[in-house]
Amino acid sequence: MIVFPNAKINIGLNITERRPDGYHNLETVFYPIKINDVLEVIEADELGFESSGIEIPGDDADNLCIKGYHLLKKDFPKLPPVKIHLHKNIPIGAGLGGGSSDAAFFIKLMNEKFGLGLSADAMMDYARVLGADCAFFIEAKPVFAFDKGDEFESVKLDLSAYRIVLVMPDAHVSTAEAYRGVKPAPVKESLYELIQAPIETWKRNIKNDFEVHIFRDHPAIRGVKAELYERGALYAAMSGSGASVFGIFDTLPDLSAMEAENQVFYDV
Ligand SMILES: C[C@@](CO)(OP(=O)(O)O)[C@H](O)COP(=O)(O)OP(=O)(O)OC[C@H]1O[C@@H](n2ccc(N)nc2=O)[C@H](O)[C@@H]1O
Ligand SMILES: Nc1ncnc2c1ncn2[C@@H]1O[C@H](COP(=O)(O)OP(=O)(O)O)[C@@H](O)[C@H]1O
Repeated sequence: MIVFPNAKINIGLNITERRPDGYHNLETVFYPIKINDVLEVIEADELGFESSGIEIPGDDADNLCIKGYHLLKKDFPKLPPVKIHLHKNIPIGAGLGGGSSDAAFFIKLMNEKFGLGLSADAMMDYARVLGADCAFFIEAKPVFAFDKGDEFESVKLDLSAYRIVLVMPDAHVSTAEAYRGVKPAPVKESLYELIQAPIETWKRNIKNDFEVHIFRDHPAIRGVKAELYERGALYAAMSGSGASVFGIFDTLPDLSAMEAENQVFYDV
């Protein structure tokens, strides 16, 4: 069985407070985009993982798909061993949630392949154990997210009339590094309201709190955002904890000048 885990962007990200458990409460809007990994699972004699495409840092045993397997196995001891092949296209350390998406799609695939009978809500509960943004990928529809980023309210947000471009600079930011540098603050007006206003107002009103310190430490990322606005973006921002930056345009821009130093994905 083969599935195609997709990436996400964050439209706005407000870190509102530090929690007693060391995590942060936040509000953000997750929007699915069309950059996809390829995940194949076949029944096997023993559990195995291999990958191709972009190299994934860390041991195979730490891969979120393997963690997902062990999590399900605890509750479904009869689950047979599987061989997992992951072809990695989604840039890593990019704020695109690629690892979380692989894990969520793995859970959905296992549920279907082995008839586990899990509801979407039950699968989200498993996903939450694996990562704060993992539960989003169970349904992967645009949502307003709050708490740790793992509670959702649906939002009507359809950007299909626009052209979205994603730029990945030659920089990687770890999620933990991003949270360490942030200064939480309560919001004046909720992103839930701001996102429903015309897109022309977003540049003025919608921000990503990580940009403050990540742009200071990585000027190249700041430069990408500035360039996207120069090329006519209606809205541009870093996604999640970075380092990728997306721009939303009326018409597709020519970004060939950026391609020497960045990876550019058109129409995501
Ligand atoms: C920042 C966001 C924004 O969408 O995504 P990315 O940009 O990384 O994709 C998410 O909050 C990332 O979610 P995810 O990548 O699943 O985070 P986890 O693996 O659960 O946590 C990694 C580390 O980030 C910090 N963390 C994460 C989520 C949160 N609400 N508060 C935190 O402080 C913790 O230090 C934690 O140890
Ligand atoms: N399937 C996977 N794909 C990518 N990274 C993974 C995966 N499983 C575990 N990881 C680990 O998660 C880290 C963050 O990966 P990723 O989810 O791509 O970034 P981000 O949090 O910026 O969206 C990587 O450095 C890697 O060590």
